[in-house]
Amino acid sequence: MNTSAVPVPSGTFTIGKTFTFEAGHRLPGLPPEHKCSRQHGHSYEVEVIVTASALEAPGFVTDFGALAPFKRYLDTELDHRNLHEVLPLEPTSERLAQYLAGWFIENLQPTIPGRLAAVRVRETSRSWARFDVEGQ
Ligand SMILES: Nc1nc2c(c(=O)[nH]1)N=C([C@H](O)[C@H](O)COP(=O)(O)OP(=O)(O)OP(=O)(O)O)CN2
Ligand SMILES: [Zn+2]
Repeated sequence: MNTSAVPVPSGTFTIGKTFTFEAGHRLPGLPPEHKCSRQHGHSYEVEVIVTASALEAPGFVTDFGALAPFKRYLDTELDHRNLHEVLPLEPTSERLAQYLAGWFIENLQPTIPGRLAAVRVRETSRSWARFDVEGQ
């Protein structure tokens, strides 16, 4: 087989990297009988998804290592915290995903190639929420 004859399709490249932090929260907007209205904790997983239509040398959307400032932010500001003491929102997975997308766009995106497409927040092994960024 002549591998040089394989076509190069046009399209979009996507990468993802998953980060973790531990934190406590409650959802005071829920009725008091709902278990999640009580203070409890999660081992959160946060996946950032970055896209580009062209690659930077040597063939990256962006170096996975260039995402380290996001890990630093999670480690220093959210890890082993009560989210109500550090975030200006009711910390559902959905709102957390949107907030973290905002942090990424404001603080990290200007320094890297590629654009943030989405942030996914996982609270448990069976539950997650994703925020898809518009207009990137
Ligand atoms: N759409 C959302 N629903 C719920 C959220 C949320 O952020 N977005 N959050 C919670 C609670 O924080 C809860 O801790 C996690 O919910 P749940 O999946 O119900 O947790 P369990 O693992 O205990 O669920 P099982 O019943 O054992 O599957 C609630 N809802
Ligand atoms: Zn919870």
